[in-house]
Amino acid sequence: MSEPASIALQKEIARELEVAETFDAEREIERRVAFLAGRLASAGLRALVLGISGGVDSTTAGRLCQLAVERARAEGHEARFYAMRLPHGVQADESDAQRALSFIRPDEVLTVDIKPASDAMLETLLAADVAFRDAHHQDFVHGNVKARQRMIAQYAVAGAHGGLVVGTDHAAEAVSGFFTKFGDGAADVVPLTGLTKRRVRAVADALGAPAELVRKVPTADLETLDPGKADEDALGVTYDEIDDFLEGKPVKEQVFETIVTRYRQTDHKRRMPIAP
Ligand SMILES: Nc1ncnc2c1ncn2[C@@H]1O[C@H](COP(=O)(O)OP(=O)(O)OC[C@H]2O[C@@H]([n+]3cccc(C(=O)O)c3)[C@H](O)[C@@H]2O)[C@@H](O)[C@H]1O
Ligand SMILES: Nc1ncnc2c1ncn2[C@@H]1O[C@H](COP(=O)(O)OP(=O)(O)OP(=O)(O)O)[C@@H](O)[C@H]1O
Ligand SMILES: [Mg+2]
Repeated sequence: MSEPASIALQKEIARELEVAETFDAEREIERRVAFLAGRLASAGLRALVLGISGGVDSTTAGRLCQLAVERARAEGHEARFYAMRLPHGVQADESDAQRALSFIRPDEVLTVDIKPASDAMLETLLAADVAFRDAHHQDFVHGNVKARQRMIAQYAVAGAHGGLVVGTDHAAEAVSGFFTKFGDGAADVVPLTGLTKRRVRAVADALGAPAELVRKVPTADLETLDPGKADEDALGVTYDEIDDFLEGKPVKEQVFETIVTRYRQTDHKRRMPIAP
């Protein structure tokens, strides 16, 4: 008997996003550290650059980066990891970001407040009479400005030190398009590619990350009017449901429809700009 069309589509999307059928955290750590160290060597560059928010994705990717530059140095290459704190003013969960840095033990920590630049851009847009539907729409678009300001800061540091910008995109974010196009979606290397959210947590756990960070509720934390808003509230599905979908497990019809709709609507975010 042929498999239902819904299962076939689940499998096709999982394949497209490079979700493996089997998972072993230690093997993934080795493969991804080797990837980062190898890319530095082949690009002839000498730094990795990544923003550390205090969330599990950047905690995991950050530790992989530090292990990678240590490996590159052991292999005779000049390599340093620049971990960046990129708060918008004072960050409510700053203590989590500091806990992440203590765990990662990066070579360098650089702090750049993105508030002056992000807020100046909003003020300048308003002065140019750019109109938003309402205060929430304005706040949402300002949130994407913040994500892009972080991208600008990271590329400036990469330019200064001959570095690669690291992104934290993984399969659960990729399938839902839950990132800012050319903001946190912009990077040179994406070491978490193909991992579901629970697999990112498993890698973090295997790396020895603090349990509070491994279990922390994911938040983009971009909206001033809704600080610390849980990703799952914005997405309308839980990460467990997204992960089940990607790992080929049965999901409720409403979950299937929500994910497939999001996947199709955000196709443009996973490709190069559209050309004639
Ligand atoms: N069909 C199409 N073909 C080509 N381009 C298309 C397009 N539709 C929209 N676009 C372009 O894309 C733009 C919309 O994309 P974008 O600017 O990204 O904006 P959008 O997708 O509306 O918002 C980003 C979402 O990602 C979330 N996010 C952002 C950053 C980090 C995280 C996190 O998890 O940490 C989450 C954020 O909370 C928000 O829900 C449009 O303004 C337009 O320029
Ligand atoms: N306040 C911040 N300081 C530094 N980097 C940030 C900050 N906010 C976001 N970033 C960068 O943007 C990326 C995308 O944010 P995202 O929220 O998806 O990841 P996270 O915070 O690491 O984990 P989680 O998704 O579980 O909250 C982060 O991984 C990090 O590199
Ligand atoms: Mg976050």
